[in-house]
Amino acid sequence: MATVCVHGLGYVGLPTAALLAHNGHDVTGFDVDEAVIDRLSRGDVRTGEAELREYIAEVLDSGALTPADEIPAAEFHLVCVPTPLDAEAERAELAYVRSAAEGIAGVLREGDTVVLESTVPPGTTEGPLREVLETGSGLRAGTDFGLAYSPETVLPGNILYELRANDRFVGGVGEASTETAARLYEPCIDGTVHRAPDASTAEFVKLVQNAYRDTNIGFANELARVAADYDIDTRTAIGLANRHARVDILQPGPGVGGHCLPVDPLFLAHGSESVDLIRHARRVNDSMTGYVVDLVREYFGGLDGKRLAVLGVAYKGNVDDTRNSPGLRLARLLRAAEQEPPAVADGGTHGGIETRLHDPHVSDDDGEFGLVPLETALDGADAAIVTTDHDEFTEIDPADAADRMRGRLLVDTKGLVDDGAWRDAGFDVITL
Ligand SMILES: NC(=O)C1=CN([C@@H]2O[C@H](COP(=O)(O)OP(=O)(O)OC[C@H]3O[C@@H](n4cnc5c(N)ncnc54)[C@H](O)[C@@H]3O)[C@@H](O)[C@H]2O)C=CC1
Ligand SMILES: CC(=O)N[C@@H]1[C@@H](OP(=O)(O)OP(=O)(O)OC[C@H]2O[C@@H](n3ccc(=O)[nH]c3=O)[C@H](O)[C@@H]2O)O[C@H](C(=O)O)[C@@H](O)[C@@H]1O
Repeated sequence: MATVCVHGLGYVGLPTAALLAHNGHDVTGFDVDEAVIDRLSRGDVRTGEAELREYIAEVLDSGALTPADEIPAAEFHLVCVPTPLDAEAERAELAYVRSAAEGIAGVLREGDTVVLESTVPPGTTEGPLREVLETGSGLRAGTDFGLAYSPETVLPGNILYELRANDRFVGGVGEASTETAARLYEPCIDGTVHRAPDASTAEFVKLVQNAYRDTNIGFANELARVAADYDIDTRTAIGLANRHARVDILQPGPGVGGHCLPVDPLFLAHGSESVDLIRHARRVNDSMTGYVVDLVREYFGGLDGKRLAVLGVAYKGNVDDTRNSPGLRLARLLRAAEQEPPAVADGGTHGGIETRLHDPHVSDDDGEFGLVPLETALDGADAAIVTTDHDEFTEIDPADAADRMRGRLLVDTKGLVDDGAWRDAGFDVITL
């Protein structure tokens, strides 16, 4: 049993703290956000994943995981703080990592180990993290204290399962750092803990995994546009192509959301000017919302006066996370189109576009997104656009939708619904 302090209790840190606490460690969860500590101290756990909520609540109840607003001394410090993209500079924002390191340096002792789990550009552990820790503590990484990188690879929506089942990899400053960190995780997970040659390789591999997925989706999105030009159903074509043993293409959609795939691939460009295909795939993925708007505009011969139901503002199916949501981006684009000047030259009228947003997984208590119930979204709509693959959307009754809507267009950007049933109810269906 070891003493562990987890820094940052968000999507990654809190489940990780719970995992270690369930495995007999004495875990403190530290977060700079007092509201997070207050909530957890009251046993109030907020995640859309019910099993995970219970898993975390158990160790909070038993006292194996203690939320704290001060950093304690601990044998292990795990850093799970945000690493957002500075979009303008296309660089990782490492201020949170630096500030966590400053806090740790104040309590770091000989023999302790620091593990960075946040997604970062290659060289961060060996560079800025090491420097802040060494300067603040007067100790040396790899000799006086252990320092390693071990990324988290859980898939939101299935966090509890993946936390325990996934393989991990660890790369440290020196072999002893790698081994000490690997041995912390090894008994806690069913997956294998792989040793990377060093921290920078481990950081690189994490980015490669997400860049691979994003680029593969970019390929699928480009195929969707090409297939449409040939009047071919993309998903049928991809399904057939994937029957080949060495082909594995992902699915097209309205763009790539979340705070990982749209962000992490660009971290590869932090210290390299050779990033090209990866950057291009990003652009292809980002262009998909505009492409969907164009499809709707073409269908109606213009958007003036149209009432559009956008179904799904979570970034992907069955989660409540709206970060970089394609559905919200689409709604923003449609609202921007609303500001277009009226088409006076061709005698057209400009009645404005009305967008109504619905999402059964996202709570909107403060009205941030202006979400409405499904029925309100569909009532009088000219088109419904499915932007998220929530299970609930497969259960919409096309006959009921037809009764409510004044138009008959369904755009299914996720290939989710039974298009035959919608066609039978009189709809034109456009699927990406
Ligand atoms: N969300 C996900 O599914 C995955 C995220 N990651 C990576 O893990 C890292 C953390 O991401 P999330 O958990 O999603 O972020 P999050 O935003 O959900 O949580 C981060 C927490 O860190 C806290 N924090 C900020 N500065 C701090 C400091 N100096 N000391 C202590 N706490 C501090 C914040 O208040 C917040 O509660 C990021 O690098 C992300 O890219 C990696 C794999 C999966
Ligand atoms: C390589 C990999 O699978 N990375 C995972 C990813 O989690 P994330 O939820 O962002 O990935 P995702 O399920 O692919 O979703 C991202 C976006 O991509 C879209 N998407 C996904 C699959 C697909 O065939 N087509 C598609 O358009 C989704 O709708 C969503 O908008 O990024 C996470 C992270 O790094 O934070 C990582 O831990 C997860 O394991």
